[in-house]
Order: sequence, then C-alpha cells, then structure tokens
Amino acid sequence: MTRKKILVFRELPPDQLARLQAAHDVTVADPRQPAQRPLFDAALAKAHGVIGSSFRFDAALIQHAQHLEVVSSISVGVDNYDLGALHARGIVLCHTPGVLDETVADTVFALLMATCRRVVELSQLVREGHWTRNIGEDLFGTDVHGKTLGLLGFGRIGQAIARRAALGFGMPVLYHARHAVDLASQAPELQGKAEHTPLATLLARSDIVVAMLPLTHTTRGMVDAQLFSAMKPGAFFINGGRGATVVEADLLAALDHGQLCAAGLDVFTTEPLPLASPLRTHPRVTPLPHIGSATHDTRHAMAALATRNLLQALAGERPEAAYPTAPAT
Ligand SMILES: NC(=O)C1=CN([C@@H]2O[C@H](COP(=O)(O)OP(=O)(O)OC[C@H]3O[C@@H](n4cnc5c(N)ncnc54)[C@H](O)[C@@H]3O)[C@@H](O)[C@H]2O)C=CC1
Ligand SMILES: O=C(O)C(=O)CO
Repeated sequence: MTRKKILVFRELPPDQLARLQAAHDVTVADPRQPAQRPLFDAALAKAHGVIGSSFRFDAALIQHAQHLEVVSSISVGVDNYDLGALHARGIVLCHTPGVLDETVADTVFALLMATCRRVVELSQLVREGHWTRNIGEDLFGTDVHGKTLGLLGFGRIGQAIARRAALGFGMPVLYHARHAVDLASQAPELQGKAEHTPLATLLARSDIVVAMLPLTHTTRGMVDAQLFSAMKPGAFFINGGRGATVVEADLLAALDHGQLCAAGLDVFTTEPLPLASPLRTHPRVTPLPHIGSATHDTRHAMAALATRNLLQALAGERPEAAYPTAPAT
C-alpha cells in the first residue's frame, strides 16, 4: 500500500502512534503551541490524513490542506470542524461515538451529585479549617434520589445518564430530543422510566435539568433566559454537552435571581475557561475542566478508534465511525 502523509495534531498514545508510523509517514505538530505552528502549517499543506482533537478546523484551514482526504477526530463531538467545507471537498470525517458513553455519563452524574450535595464547597470548608461546628441547615444539600431528571438530548450519552438516574437513583426521567426513542428496541431497561416530552413540560416538571447536546446551528444558545425562566424555581442545571449551547450571561442571571439553585458545568463557551469568567468563582457553580471522557482507559479507547478510522479511510475502506458531513435533507 502507498505510504501517505499523516499529521497528528494532538498527542497520541505511543502504541497508536506506532501503528500509524508503521503504515504511513507521520508528522506530529500541536498547533496550540506557537513554536510548533509553522511545522503544523507545513505538514497540513501536504497531509492526506489528520488526527487529533480540540482544535478548530475552519474553512480557511481546510482550504490550506489541499491533499486532505480524511479528518479523524479523537472526540465524538464534531463542532470543531467546518462540515460544509469538508463536504464540499469530499473529505471524510470520522469521530469516536460509543466508546466514551459510560465514562462521560459517570462524570456527568458525579457532577450532578457534587452540585446538589455541595460536595466541592463543603470539602473546601474542611480543607480551609472552617469545620468548627456541626454542619447546620445553611450548608445542607438537596436530595438527588427520587427527583425528576430532565435530559436535553437523549442520544448515546443521554441514555447512559438516564440509566444511572432511573435504575440507580429511582429518578423519573423526562427527555427532549429531535426524535422520540423507541425504548422497546433501543433501551428496554428504560421502558416506563423515561418519557419523551415537549420542552415546556420537561422544564416545568424537572428538579434537575441536564444538557447533553451536540453543538450545532440548532442548539447554539438554546439554553437561554427564556428556558431558565421556564424551569422550576430552584432547579439545578448541569451541562455535560457543549458550552455554547448555553447563553452563559443568562445562566449567571438565573443563578443570581434565584431561578436556579446551582449549576454544574463541565463545558464552557471558551475553553480553557478564561480567568475573568464569573463562572469560575461563582459560589453556586461547580466548574470542571472538560473532563467528561478523561480517564486513562477511555481516552485510550478513543485514540484507538480514531486511529482505526484513519487507517481504514486512508486504505479506501469504510471507516468504523464516519460522521456524515452532508447537510440533512
Ligand atoms: N463533556 C465531555 O467531555 C463530552 C461532551 N460530549 C458532547 O456530548 C454530545 C452528545 O454526544 P452523544 O450522546 O454521543 O450524541 P448523540 O448524537 O448520540 O445524541 C445527541 C442528542 O441530542 C439531540 N439533539 C440534537 N439537536 C437537538 C435539538 N436541536 N434539540 C433537541 N435535541 C437535539 C439528539 O436528538 C440526540 O438525542 C457530543 O456531541 C459532544 O458535544 C461528548 C463526549 C464528552
Ligand atoms: O468527545 C468529545 O466530544 C469530548 O468532548 C471529549 O471527550
């Protein structure tokens, strides 16, 4: 097979890098490091395939990549790629669905628990030497078990969160998605436990709202002031999807006006979260540094799937997980 040129734009585990190097000519260059940017630009201009994550491939960059055949993202979300520009050039886009579902659901559930039970704040109190009396009502948290969970997005990860909530914590689950899921065939364990509802019903009935949405032109800014004001007074909000699905100024206002009790956020419009962001220090926000899938096992499984995708696509085979770039009809 002809050796092709591959650009690795984010660190890959050594075993996966070795698989690529065995078959192709590989350049490793991280464009986020200024010193490596010239190497990245030069390698991109010649690359047939690129693999990595957390870097925006806009139309101009794709235009610069004149020989590009395949983009293999080490992520399930594909909002970093200009899908129209990829489609126009016939470039295959691959991603990593499935292998991270359970880990991301664990993280989101941990964030949900930490937010409702004030785990981080109260741990901090101990660390700072303020545990000088029995904890009183002012520091009590809110029960999670038995509460109604509203899921915005009920795809692979949303359903994994629903299983934890419904089967482990006895929580009725309501969900809002583009389509109702046929639970009998796709998630029989959730039959009678999860219900597809109009958005307004979900917001009015949920104690805890979790957003697990992809970032697209239909979800950008979807969680806004109107949506917060339709939630139960004192509801909790958790975002495990993408930061820009939420209007962050509206989220802050909802917290400050007491519409929301607290928020747990793994994702932000700008990442890393700028030091000046009020979300970083807000007393009723639990922020995490986008760690949904960040375990050794899962990050390795993602890198391995992305590597297989890339090798398959460069060999002219159908990749295991291609993402359709054509606009939906
Ligand atoms: N925090 C983290 O580290 C991670 C975040 N993510 C984010 O989670 C997203 C979801 O991942 P999956 O569950 O695998 O995706 P998926 O494609 O299986 O599910 C997406 C869900 O969102 C719904 N949806 C899409 N547009 C909608 C709209 N306009 N209104 C209502 N519902 C809408 C779909 O109907 C579906 O139920 C990813 O695209 C990614 O952005 C994924 C992995 C890790
Ligand atoms: O896979 C994704 O989309 C992430 O956000 C990180 O795992």
